[in-house]
Order: sequence, then C-alpha cells, then structure tokens
Amino acid sequence: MQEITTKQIKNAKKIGIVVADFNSVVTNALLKGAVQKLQESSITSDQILVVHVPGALELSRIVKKLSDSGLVDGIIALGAVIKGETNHYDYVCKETAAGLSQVSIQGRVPVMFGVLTTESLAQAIDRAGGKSGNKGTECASGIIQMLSVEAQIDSLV
Ligand SMILES: Nc1c(NC[C@H](O)[C@H](O)[C@H](O)CO)[nH]c(=O)[nH]c1=O
Ligand SMILES: CC(=O)[C@@H](O)COP(=O)(O)O
Repeated sequence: MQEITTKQIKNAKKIGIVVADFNSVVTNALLKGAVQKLQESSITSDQILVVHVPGALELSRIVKKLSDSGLVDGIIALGAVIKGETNHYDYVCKETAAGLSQVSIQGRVPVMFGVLTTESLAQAIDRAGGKSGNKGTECASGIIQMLSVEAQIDSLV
C-alpha cells in the first residue's frame, strides 16, 4: 500500500491570505494565528501575501482572482460571520462557503476555509485564539499539508 503523508513543503512556495475586515478584532486574530503558524513552518514573510477585503462575501472573488493570478501556490481565506437580528447571516454564510469551495475545487490552487460562522462574538473570539483554538492556525497547518500532498501526487504522475 502506498501512502501519501504530510511532509514539510520543499520548494519555496508563496501563500496568499485573504482576510475580511468585517469583525476585524476577530479576523486580525485569525490572521495573526495563521502567519505565526506559517512562520513556525519555515515560511518566511516574503513568501506570504496578505490581501484585505470588506467582508466575507467579497472573499470568493478576490480568492479566485489571486488563485488565477499565479502569484501564490495556496490560499487561506479568513473571515468572521456573526449572527445578527435577521437571516442575513444565513445568506452570507451559505454563499461564502459555496463560493470558496468552488474556487478551491475548480481553481489553480488549494483554498482553506477559515471563515468563522458563529452565533455570537464570544463564540468567535473563542475560535480566534481563545479556549477553542485559532481557526487561522488550523488553516495554516492545513495549507502546508495540502501543498505537500499535491506536490507528492504530482511527483507520481
Ligand atoms: N454581517 C457580516 C458581514 N456582512 C457583510 C458582507 O460580507 C458583505 O461585505 C456585504 O454584504 C457587502 O457585499 N460580513 C462578514 O464578514 N461578517 C459578518 O458578520
Ligand atoms: C451576518 C450579518 O450579516 C449580520 O451581522 C447582519 O446583522 P443583522 O441581521 O442584525 O442585520
């Protein structure tokens, strides 16, 4: 049985991080966690490109543009969608998830879904470096794994 396992990425890869500024107290914490984890994985600052967008709904368009550009080898999309009084939350969550998933599956590079979708600000804070971890850190680990796995598959072709 041949198994493709997670390894450090070999070649100098560039990672794009597209971050929504809506709920920036939370999304900046996600960004910090992602950058810190990438640097712990030997990714230098020169290999990281950070792009800001207004809100979660704008992530998909810019992630696709960045994916198509050839500037990066993988992308982390970060956002924080927090439920309000109306059902607008449902639309923002659904369309953001669908858009990013489409870009990841059909686009040039893998995209990690680092968009929190929570019932409250407290829940979001817990997941941006609080007691429930940091979704940005998780996505940084994930993109490293994806780049390694994809490179290993390519080497078998
Ligand atoms: N309510 C949240 C939003 N709403 C804004 C949308 O994402 C979008 O920017 C607007 O509809 C204009 O197109 N965005 C978040 O990221 N988080 C929210 O909680
Ligand atoms: C997720 C949202 O769009 C939300 O913040 C909007 O708040 P509201 O439903 O109270 O208008």
